[in-house]
Amino acid sequence: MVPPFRPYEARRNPLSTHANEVLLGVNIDHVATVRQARGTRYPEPIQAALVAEQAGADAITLHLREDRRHIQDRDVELLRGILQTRMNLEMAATAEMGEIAARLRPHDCCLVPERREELTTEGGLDLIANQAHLTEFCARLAEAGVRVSLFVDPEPAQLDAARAIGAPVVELHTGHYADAQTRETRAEALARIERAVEHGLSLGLQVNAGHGLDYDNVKPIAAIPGITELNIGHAIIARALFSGLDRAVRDMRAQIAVASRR
Ligand SMILES: CC(=O)[C@@H](O)[C@H](O)COP(=O)(O)O
Ligand SMILES: NCC(=O)COP(=O)(O)O
Repeated sequence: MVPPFRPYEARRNPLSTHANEVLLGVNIDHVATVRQARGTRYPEPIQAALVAEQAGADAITLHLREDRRHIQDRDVELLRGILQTRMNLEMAATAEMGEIAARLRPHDCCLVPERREELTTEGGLDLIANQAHLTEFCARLAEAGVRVSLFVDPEPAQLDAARAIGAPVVELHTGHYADAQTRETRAEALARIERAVEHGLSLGLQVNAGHGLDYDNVKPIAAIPGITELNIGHAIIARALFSGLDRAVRDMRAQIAVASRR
Protein backbone atom coordinates (compact mmCIF):
# COMPACT_ATOMS: atom_id res chain seq x y z
CA MET A 1 0.00 0.00 0.00
CA VAL A 2 1.57 3.23 -1.16
CA PRO A 3 1.10 5.96 1.46
CA PRO A 4 -1.00 8.94 0.44
CA PHE A 5 0.90 11.17 -1.90
CA ARG A 6 2.44 14.02 0.02
CA PRO A 7 2.52 17.18 -2.05
CA TYR A 8 5.98 18.21 -3.07
CA GLU A 9 7.51 20.22 -0.29
CA ALA A 10 10.36 22.50 -1.03
CA ARG A 11 11.95 21.17 2.17
CA ARG A 12 15.03 23.05 3.06
CA ASN A 13 17.79 21.01 4.51
CA PRO A 14 17.93 21.72 8.25
CA LEU A 15 21.68 22.01 7.87
CA SER A 16 21.33 24.77 5.30
CA THR A 17 22.78 27.90 6.72
CA HIS A 18 21.93 30.09 3.76
CA ALA A 19 18.56 30.58 2.12
CA ASN A 20 19.88 30.40 -1.44
CA GLU A 21 22.08 27.35 -1.07
CA VAL A 22 21.84 24.93 -3.96
CA LEU A 23 19.98 21.75 -2.96
CA LEU A 24 21.70 18.35 -3.02
CA GLY A 25 20.06 15.20 -4.35
CA VAL A 26 22.12 12.13 -3.39
CA ASN A 27 21.97 9.34 -5.96
CA ILE A 28 22.23 5.93 -4.23
CA ASP A 29 22.48 3.79 -7.38
CA HIS A 30 26.00 2.60 -6.70
CA VAL A 31 25.25 1.35 -3.22
CA ALA A 32 23.00 -1.06 -5.10
CA THR A 33 25.80 -1.75 -7.59
CA VAL A 34 27.90 -3.20 -4.73
CA ARG A 35 24.94 -5.29 -3.55
CA GLN A 36 24.18 -6.61 -7.04
CA ALA A 37 27.83 -7.55 -7.56
CA ARG A 38 27.25 -10.59 -5.32
CA GLY A 39 23.46 -10.75 -5.03
CA THR A 40 23.68 -10.29 -1.25
CA ARG A 41 21.24 -8.47 1.03
CA TYR A 42 23.86 -5.82 1.78
CA PRO A 43 24.76 -2.99 1.44
CA GLU A 44 21.16 -1.86 1.88
CA PRO A 45 20.22 1.13 -0.30
CA ILE A 46 17.41 1.95 2.14
CA GLN A 47 19.97 2.43 4.92
CA ALA A 48 22.10 4.55 2.59
CA ALA A 49 19.15 6.80 1.80
CA LEU A 50 18.34 7.39 5.47
CA VAL A 51 21.99 8.07 6.35
CA ALA A 52 22.24 10.51 3.43
CA GLU A 53 19.09 12.34 4.50
CA GLN A 54 20.33 12.60 8.07
CA ALA A 55 23.63 13.96 6.77
CA GLY A 56 21.85 16.71 4.88
CA ALA A 57 20.59 15.42 1.53
CA ASP A 58 17.60 17.42 0.31
CA ALA A 59 16.43 14.53 -1.90
CA ILE A 60 17.29 10.94 -2.71
CA THR A 61 17.77 10.07 -6.35
CA LEU A 62 17.59 6.52 -7.65
CA HIS A 63 17.60 5.23 -11.20
CA LEU A 64 15.39 2.23 -11.87
CA ARG A 65 17.00 1.01 -15.08
CA GLU A 66 15.24 -1.28 -17.50
CA ASP A 67 18.04 -3.84 -16.97
CA ARG A 68 17.88 -3.50 -13.14
CA ARG A 69 21.67 -3.51 -13.01
CA HIS A 70 21.60 -1.76 -9.62
CA ILE A 71 18.37 -0.30 -8.14
CA GLN A 72 15.59 -2.88 -7.87
CA ASP A 73 11.83 -2.40 -7.87
CA ARG A 74 11.71 -3.29 -4.13
CA ASP A 75 14.19 -0.48 -3.37
CA VAL A 76 11.86 2.06 -4.96
CA GLU A 77 8.72 0.62 -3.36
CA LEU A 78 10.22 0.48 0.15
CA LEU A 79 11.81 3.91 -0.05
CA ARG A 80 8.62 5.53 -1.32
CA GLY A 81 7.03 5.04 2.10
CA ILE A 82 10.13 5.79 4.17
CA LEU A 83 11.95 8.84 2.79
CA GLN A 84 11.71 11.99 4.89
CA THR A 85 12.81 14.30 2.09
CA ARG A 86 11.92 13.74 -1.58
CA MET A 87 12.24 10.79 -3.91
CA ASN A 88 13.64 11.70 -7.33
CA LEU A 89 13.05 8.60 -9.43
CA GLU A 90 15.08 8.45 -12.61
CA MET A 91 13.80 6.30 -15.42
CA ALA A 92 13.38 5.93 -19.14
CA ALA A 93 10.11 7.15 -20.69
CA THR A 94 8.79 3.64 -21.35
CA ALA A 95 5.35 2.12 -20.74
CA GLU A 96 6.75 -0.10 -17.98
CA MET A 97 8.37 2.78 -16.13
CA GLY A 98 5.39 5.04 -16.66
CA GLU A 99 3.18 2.49 -14.95
CA ILE A 100 5.58 2.18 -12.01
CA ALA A 101 5.84 5.95 -11.59
CA ALA A 102 2.07 6.46 -11.83
CA ARG A 103 1.53 3.74 -9.20
CA LEU A 104 4.27 4.81 -6.75
CA ARG A 105 4.02 8.55 -7.41
CA PRO A 106 7.49 9.72 -6.38
CA HIS A 107 7.75 13.41 -5.60
CA ASP A 108 9.93 13.90 -8.63
CA CYS A 109 10.54 11.83 -11.73
CA CYS A 110 13.52 12.57 -13.95
CA LEU A 111 13.26 11.11 -17.46
CA VAL A 112 16.62 9.99 -18.79
CA PRO A 113 17.83 8.22 -21.93
CA GLU A 114 18.91 4.59 -21.52
CA ARG A 115 20.82 2.09 -23.63
CA ARG A 116 21.37 -1.39 -22.20
CA GLU A 117 24.95 -1.45 -23.40
CA GLU A 118 25.88 1.93 -21.90
CA LEU A 119 28.26 2.03 -18.93
CA THR A 120 26.38 5.06 -17.61
CA THR A 121 24.15 7.77 -18.98
CA GLU A 122 25.86 9.15 -22.06
CA GLY A 123 23.84 12.25 -22.86
CA GLY A 124 20.54 14.03 -22.46
CA LEU A 125 17.16 13.03 -23.81
CA ASP A 126 16.47 14.25 -27.34
CA LEU A 127 13.32 16.19 -26.52
CA ILE A 128 12.96 17.55 -30.05
CA ALA A 129 12.87 14.12 -31.70
CA ASN A 130 10.56 12.70 -29.01
CA GLN A 131 8.38 15.73 -28.27
CA ALA A 132 4.99 14.14 -28.97
CA HIS A 133 5.67 11.01 -26.88
CA LEU A 134 7.21 12.97 -24.01
CA THR A 135 4.37 15.51 -23.97
CA GLU A 136 1.87 12.71 -23.44
CA PHE A 137 4.13 10.85 -20.99
CA CYS A 138 4.72 13.94 -18.86
CA ALA A 139 1.04 14.86 -18.84
CA ARG A 140 0.15 11.43 -17.43
CA LEU A 141 2.74 11.77 -14.67
CA ALA A 142 1.60 15.30 -13.86
CA GLU A 143 -1.97 13.99 -13.56
CA ALA A 144 -0.67 11.51 -10.98
CA GLY A 145 0.81 14.40 -9.02
CA VAL A 146 4.42 13.69 -9.99
CA ARG A 147 6.72 16.62 -10.75
CA VAL A 148 8.56 15.77 -13.96
CA SER A 149 12.15 16.71 -14.76
CA LEU A 150 13.79 16.14 -18.14
CA PHE A 151 17.47 15.21 -18.31
CA VAL A 152 18.88 17.21 -21.22
CA ASP A 153 22.12 18.38 -22.75
CA PRO A 154 22.77 22.08 -22.03
CA GLU A 155 21.37 23.24 -25.38
CA PRO A 156 18.85 26.10 -25.77
CA ALA A 157 16.82 24.18 -28.39
CA GLN A 158 16.38 21.27 -25.95
CA LEU A 159 15.27 23.68 -23.24
CA ASP A 160 12.75 25.25 -25.63
CA ALA A 161 11.41 21.75 -26.29
CA ALA A 162 11.21 21.07 -22.53
CA ARG A 163 9.08 24.19 -22.17
CA ALA A 164 6.84 23.08 -25.04
CA ILE A 165 6.49 19.61 -23.53
CA GLY A 166 5.31 21.19 -20.30
CA ALA A 167 7.85 19.79 -17.84
CA PRO A 168 8.45 22.27 -15.00
CA VAL A 169 12.01 21.13 -14.35
CA VAL A 170 15.08 20.27 -16.41
CA GLU A 171 18.32 18.66 -15.27
CA LEU A 172 21.33 19.71 -17.31
CA HIS A 173 23.70 16.89 -18.19
CA THR A 174 27.11 17.91 -16.84
CA GLY A 175 28.93 14.83 -18.15
CA HIS A 176 30.84 16.58 -20.93
CA TYR A 177 31.96 19.26 -18.47
CA ALA A 178 33.05 16.58 -15.99
CA ASP A 179 34.86 14.56 -18.66
CA ALA A 180 36.68 17.55 -20.17
CA GLN A 181 40.39 16.81 -20.40
CA THR A 182 41.81 20.30 -20.84
CA ARG A 183 41.30 23.63 -19.10
CA GLU A 184 39.99 25.09 -22.36
CA THR A 185 37.42 22.38 -23.07
CA ARG A 186 36.24 22.47 -19.47
CA ALA A 187 35.84 26.24 -19.66
CA GLU A 188 33.85 25.87 -22.90
CA ALA A 189 31.60 23.22 -21.35
CA LEU A 190 31.05 25.36 -18.26
CA ALA A 191 30.13 28.34 -20.43
CA ARG A 192 27.58 26.17 -22.30
CA ILE A 193 26.02 25.18 -18.99
CA GLU A 194 25.94 28.78 -17.76
CA ARG A 195 24.16 29.88 -20.95
CA ALA A 196 21.74 26.97 -20.64
CA VAL A 197 20.91 27.88 -17.04
CA GLU A 198 20.17 31.45 -18.09
CA HIS A 199 18.01 30.26 -21.00
CA GLY A 200 16.11 27.75 -18.87
CA LEU A 201 15.35 30.39 -16.25
CA SER A 202 14.14 32.77 -18.97
CA LEU A 203 11.64 30.07 -19.96
CA GLY A 204 10.38 29.76 -16.39
CA LEU A 205 11.94 26.33 -15.85
CA GLN A 206 13.54 25.12 -12.65
CA VAL A 207 17.09 24.22 -13.62
CA ASN A 208 18.95 21.38 -11.92
CA ALA A 209 22.19 19.71 -12.99
CA GLY A 210 24.04 16.44 -12.58
CA HIS A 211 26.24 13.62 -13.85
CA GLY A 212 29.92 13.17 -13.17
CA LEU A 213 30.11 15.90 -10.54
CA ASP A 214 32.74 15.41 -7.84
CA TYR A 215 34.19 17.32 -4.87
CA ASP A 216 36.35 19.47 -7.12
CA ASN A 217 34.40 20.09 -10.31
CA VAL A 218 31.12 20.72 -8.42
CA LYS A 219 32.15 24.18 -7.25
CA PRO A 220 31.92 26.10 -10.56
CA ILE A 221 28.55 24.46 -11.25
CA ALA A 222 27.16 25.24 -7.79
CA ALA A 223 28.29 28.84 -8.24
CA ILE A 224 26.11 29.39 -11.32
CA PRO A 225 23.30 31.74 -10.25
CA GLY A 226 19.85 30.19 -10.64
CA ILE A 227 20.69 26.50 -10.36
CA THR A 228 18.28 24.92 -7.87
CA GLU A 229 19.53 21.39 -7.26
CA LEU A 230 22.51 19.17 -8.03
CA ASN A 231 22.11 15.39 -8.27
CA ILE A 232 25.33 13.65 -7.33
CA GLY A 233 25.97 9.98 -6.71
CA HIS A 234 29.06 8.20 -7.94
CA ALA A 235 31.59 10.58 -6.35
CA ILE A 236 29.78 10.57 -2.99
CA ILE A 237 29.50 6.77 -2.84
CA ALA A 238 33.17 6.47 -3.86
CA ARG A 239 34.26 8.79 -1.05
CA ALA A 240 31.98 6.93 1.37
CA LEU A 241 34.12 3.82 0.88
CA PHE A 242 36.87 5.56 2.85
CA SER A 243 35.12 8.27 4.90
CA GLY A 244 31.68 6.78 5.49
CA LEU A 245 28.50 8.00 3.83
CA ASP A 246 27.55 10.54 6.49
CA ARG A 247 30.89 12.30 6.11
CA ALA A 248 30.86 12.02 2.31
CA VAL A 249 27.44 13.70 2.10
CA ARG A 250 28.37 16.42 4.59
CA ASP A 251 31.58 17.10 2.67
CA MET A 252 29.66 17.50 -0.60
CA ARG A 253 27.11 19.76 1.05
CA ALA A 254 29.94 21.88 2.39
CA GLN A 255 31.50 22.21 -1.07
CA ILE A 256 28.15 23.24 -2.54
CA ALA A 257 27.31 25.61 0.31
CA VAL A 258 30.55 27.54 0.02
CA ALA A 259 30.31 27.77 -3.78
CA SER A 260 26.62 28.67 -3.92
CA ARG A 261 26.42 31.34 -1.24
CA ARG A 262 25.29 34.46 -3.04
C1 LIG B 1 21.07 10.43 -15.37
C2 LIG B 1 22.38 10.35 -14.68
O1 LIG B 1 23.32 11.01 -15.00
C3 LIG B 1 22.52 9.45 -13.53
O2 LIG B 1 21.67 9.84 -12.55
C4 LIG B 1 22.24 8.02 -13.92
O3 LIG B 1 21.72 7.33 -12.82
C5 LIG B 1 23.54 7.41 -14.37
O4 LIG B 1 23.34 6.04 -14.51
P1 LIG B 1 24.10 5.07 -13.49
O5 LIG B 1 23.70 5.50 -12.10
O6 LIG B 1 23.61 3.70 -13.88
O7 LIG B 1 25.57 5.30 -13.72
N1 LIG C 1 21.37 12.73 -12.60
C1 LIG C 1 22.72 12.66 -12.08
C2 LIG C 1 22.77 11.78 -10.88
O1 LIG C 1 21.74 11.46 -10.29
C3 LIG C 1 24.06 11.30 -10.36
O2 LIG C 1 24.99 11.14 -11.40
P1 LIG C 1 26.47 10.71 -10.91
O3 LIG C 1 26.91 11.70 -9.86
O4 LIG C 1 26.36 9.32 -10.34
O5 LIG C 1 27.30 10.78 -12.16
